[in-house]
Amino acid sequence: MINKLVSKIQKTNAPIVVGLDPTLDFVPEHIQKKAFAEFGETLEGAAEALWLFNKEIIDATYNLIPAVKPQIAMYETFGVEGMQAYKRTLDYARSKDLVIIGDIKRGDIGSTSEAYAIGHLGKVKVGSNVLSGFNEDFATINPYMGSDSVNPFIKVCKEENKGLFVLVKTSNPSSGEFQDRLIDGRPLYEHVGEKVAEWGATHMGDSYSYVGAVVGATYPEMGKTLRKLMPKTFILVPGYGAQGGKGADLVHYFNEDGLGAIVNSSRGIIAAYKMEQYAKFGAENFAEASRQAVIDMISDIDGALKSAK
Ligand SMILES: O=c1ccn([C@@H]2O[C@H](COP(=O)(O)O)[C@@H](O)[C@H]2O)c(=O)[nH]1
Repeated sequence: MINKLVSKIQKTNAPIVVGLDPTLDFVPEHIQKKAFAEFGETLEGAAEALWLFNKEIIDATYNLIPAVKPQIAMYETFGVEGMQAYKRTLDYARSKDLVIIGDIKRGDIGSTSEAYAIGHLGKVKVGSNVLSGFNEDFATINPYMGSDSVNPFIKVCKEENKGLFVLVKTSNPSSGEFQDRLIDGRPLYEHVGEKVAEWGATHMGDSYSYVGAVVGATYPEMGKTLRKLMPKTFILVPGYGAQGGKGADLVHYFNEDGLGAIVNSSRGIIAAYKMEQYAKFGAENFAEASRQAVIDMISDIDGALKSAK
């Protein structure tokens, strides 16, 4: 899967991923009306609204981008019905040949991690059938419970050619509270980055590892250090757009080959039509506004990489 991600990034020339983090507030009224007319103002109606919203965004952007990153929390909000919208979104993205990064941030004791890994990335035996659960291509995981919580994910990735993005330095304002604490004179996130590179060395693609890292766009200096510490690690970079990250902040997250990072934007793309810059599209054409926001993001990052050369 890491080879597919790299080759799709090269083909689209777009090291970006569209975050599918829908809330009902983002879904324009005409879509909500349609969904509620069919299913009522119920969890089913809400889930239908999220799905219709996602579908239009995927249709408007899939030929510009290599990947999508649905955030599972947004679907869990609506219970089982929301999870069905999550699965429908994954299947639709797959039908458009997009790489799917499930932002699930799992990690637990070994036996529980194994269950998560099988459910999201692997296959489960049911009688004589071997079936896939969610079947994302990559999943985000939280490594802060240690190696025995991560190893089951790596095992399933090796069996299925799937990949991981492991939280190393997160984009949120209080990420430093624990992650920046010094241990043996170095911040905890550096120790975790080193461990990610070590895990990754056991499962390599052609040029990058199947075990990637999450490093927030909001900490560019730390991103620069981590890039050097994990040269073969693909970095998923959240924090662009709505959290303040810009192309110019991100040049050191990439390697000399122009690869090595993929930048996520969720609200900045899916809710673009609500922003002054894209208001001219109107709520009816929200997906066109998202397409334009993708084009602008690609050109921001491309421009920053070119001027850094
Ligand atoms: O450090 C992290 C890890 C994950 N995220 C996730 O990325 C998106 C960001 O959404 P925006 O709307 O582009 O801010 C969201 O799903 C987060 O859960 C992160 O932001 N930071």
